[in-house]
Amino acid sequence: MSESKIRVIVAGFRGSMGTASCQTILNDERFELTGVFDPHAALTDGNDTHLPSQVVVATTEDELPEADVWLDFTTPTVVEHNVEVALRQGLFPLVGTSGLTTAQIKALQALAASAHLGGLIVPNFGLSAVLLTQFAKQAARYFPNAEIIEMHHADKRDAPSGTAVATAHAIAAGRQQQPDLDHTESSVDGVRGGIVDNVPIHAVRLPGYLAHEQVLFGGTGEALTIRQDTYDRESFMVGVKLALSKVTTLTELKVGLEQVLD
Ligand SMILES: NC(=O)C1=CN([C@@H]2O[C@H](COP(=O)(O)OP(=O)(O)OC[C@H]3O[C@@H](n4cnc5c(N)ncnc54)[C@H](OP(=O)(O)O)[C@@H]3O)[C@@H](O)[C@H]2O)C=CC1
Ligand SMILES: O=C(O)C1=N[C@H](C(=O)O)C[C@H](O)C1
Repeated sequence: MSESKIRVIVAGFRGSMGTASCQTILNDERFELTGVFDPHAALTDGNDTHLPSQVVVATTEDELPEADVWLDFTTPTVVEHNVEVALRQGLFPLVGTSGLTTAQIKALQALAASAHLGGLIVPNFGLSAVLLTQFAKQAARYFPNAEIIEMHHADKRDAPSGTAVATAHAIAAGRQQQPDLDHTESSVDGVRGGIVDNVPIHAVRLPGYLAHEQVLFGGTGEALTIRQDTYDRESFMVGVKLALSKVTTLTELKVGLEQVLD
């Protein structure tokens, strides 16, 4: 690994998060953007990336430059393969992309262990979402009946959000007893949401929204609502910088920004 700057490759560099991440890395002297990766970039006229000329634009594995960290902001369908590529190249994966299943994460953790590499999968780089998930786990101990409403911009390609799935896992981990059975007879498909770990998740996609999550807990004669709102992608960049600075110190592939928070 480089003694000085942490060298980074950004996968998905032309997307919303990839673009913001490249700028963040270029503006921080602790990091060096050695390359960017997108197999579809070759199909675009002129490779108009607005990146400095020394940054390698790779469209195949063979073109990847040397680096320490693979930062992935791509899509749920390609992320598993990308992380395998990163590990084969000896890079520490830092994964922001949503959609990895529990089975996929376990398989990648085994691959990382055999490659003697650590890494981090981060469902949400925003502090408000990390705290919401922790608070939800605490609340579930006393309020096992919970539902999640996640609200995102209309361009989001996947549902439910990775954050909502992580929150459902946290609620399940915090519960001391199972929630009441749902006896509703639905007359419209999907009206009670999608169920993850016995937590209904309702996904809203609307223009004007960015990323928001609300967890509703119901008890005997009382209710608790926890909500977080992301208004600007800059909030994610705080967590991206923190994770980039720490990921090469990890000895296992872990999940959650809290793994590197003080
Ligand atoms: N952890 C967090 O805090 C956050 C996570 N996210 C997650 O990050 C992911 C990306 O979000 P966002 O930037 O908004 O999405 P975008 O759709 O804007 O960007 C995704 C990019 O990935 C590219 N891509 C597709 N296939 C590959 C591949 N095989 N290798 C490299 N690049 C590829 C796409 O290119 P093309 O169009 O050519 O296919 C596109 O440019 C999503 O899963 C989202 O949920 C988003 C925000 C915060
Ligand atoms: O696509 C997004 O925008 C976001 N995706 C992540 C998710 O799926 O949870 C994180 C955040 O919600 C923004």
